[in-house]
Amino acid sequence: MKIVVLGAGAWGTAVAMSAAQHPAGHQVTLWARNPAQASAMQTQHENTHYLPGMALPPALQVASGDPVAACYGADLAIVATPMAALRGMLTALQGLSMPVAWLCKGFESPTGAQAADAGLLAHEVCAQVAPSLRSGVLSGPSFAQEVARNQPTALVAASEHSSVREALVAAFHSPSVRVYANEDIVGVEVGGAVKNVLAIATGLCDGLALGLNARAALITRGLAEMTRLGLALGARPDTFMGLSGLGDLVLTATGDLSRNRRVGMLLAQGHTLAQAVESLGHVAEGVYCARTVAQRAQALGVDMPITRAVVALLDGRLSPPEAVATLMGRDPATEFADRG
Ligand SMILES: NC(=O)C1=CN([C@@H]2O[C@H](COP(=O)(O)OP(=O)(O)OC[C@H]3O[C@@H](n4cnc5c(N)ncnc54)[C@H](O)[C@@H]3O)[C@@H](O)[C@H]2O)C=CC1
Ligand SMILES: O=C(CO)COP(=O)(O)O
Repeated sequence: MKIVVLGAGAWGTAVAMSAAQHPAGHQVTLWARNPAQASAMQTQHENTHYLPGMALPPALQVASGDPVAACYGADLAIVATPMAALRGMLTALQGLSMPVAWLCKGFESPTGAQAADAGLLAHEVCAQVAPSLRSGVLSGPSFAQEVARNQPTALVAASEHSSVREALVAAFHSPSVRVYANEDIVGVEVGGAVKNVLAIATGLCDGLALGLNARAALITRGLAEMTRLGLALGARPDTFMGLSGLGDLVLTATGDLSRNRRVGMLLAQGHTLAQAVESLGHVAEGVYCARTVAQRAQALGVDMPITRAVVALLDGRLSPPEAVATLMGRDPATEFADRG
């Protein structure tokens, strides 16, 4: 297969490296928006800023320039930018006929003239700007550094189009990566977005040394609120027990490679949000989509207390100890209040 990965951050680079070593002998091109970064990767055989210390496979091609031109003749295009760049990229790709899948995890955070609009999931953005694309998402618990080292990983390929699911499995299922197909794109995207917000909460909890009991409680109650939002948006309940729900939540909420978890830890240590974000050098999508998650939940009448506390923390309305006190000070509740 010919595969083009558009976006050469940590995750786009790791995914391209993995596909370039696939036993089927895929031809893989990694496209970088910045021509200087592309030529540095070509000469150094490494993405020194986003994935330092990982040698790029010799077969991996690097490109820059027009992203649509980079896709000509490809069997599959992968959009590996952050959520904030997805709309622009899909608008550019709207006329393509091959399957297109994105890797970003979040809700689009509306800005400028659209600031009052609801923030959208990636497939909702695609429905607006590129409705004729055959599209889907590749998600699941997957730190870029581990995939780049070919450490065992399981992913989910979600799309309403079977040809997109099949293309993603053919491209990435390998001796080190298992790719499971799922038709529930809403559930897969909600899991990927909300787990980032919850990882900020567990980072805060661990940064304040509140203990393992507290972290387990946050993960479990976080899964409940993620599921409530997903069901209200039309997802299937079992998706949240799968790789893109529980799986990615456990990874991101507990794994020290997580950038979102690190934001929570840095806030607990007294850093400002601007300092925390600046020090990462990478995107932490939970910072940008927490407010949107809370707004969409409110519009649907879905209770998401952990998400609300994270938003108040990010907005500076609550200090780290106050955010914890707010969660602990809630009235007693029934564990499964939605049970019929
Ligand atoms: N790093 C990871 O382990 C994983 C990340 N993801 C998701 O993948 C997405 C990308 O994450 P990372 O690669 O880790 O981020 P990163 O912060 O390492 O890199 C972001 C990349 O996107 C590029 N970019 C930004 N705006 C762009 C635009 N307008 N056009 C083209 N390129 C643009 C940047 O130049 C940079 O190369 C995020 O939504 C993240 O949640 C998903 C799974 C794993
Ligand atoms: O999505 C990820 C792992 O599945 C990466 O999480 P972070 O963006 O928090 O590093």
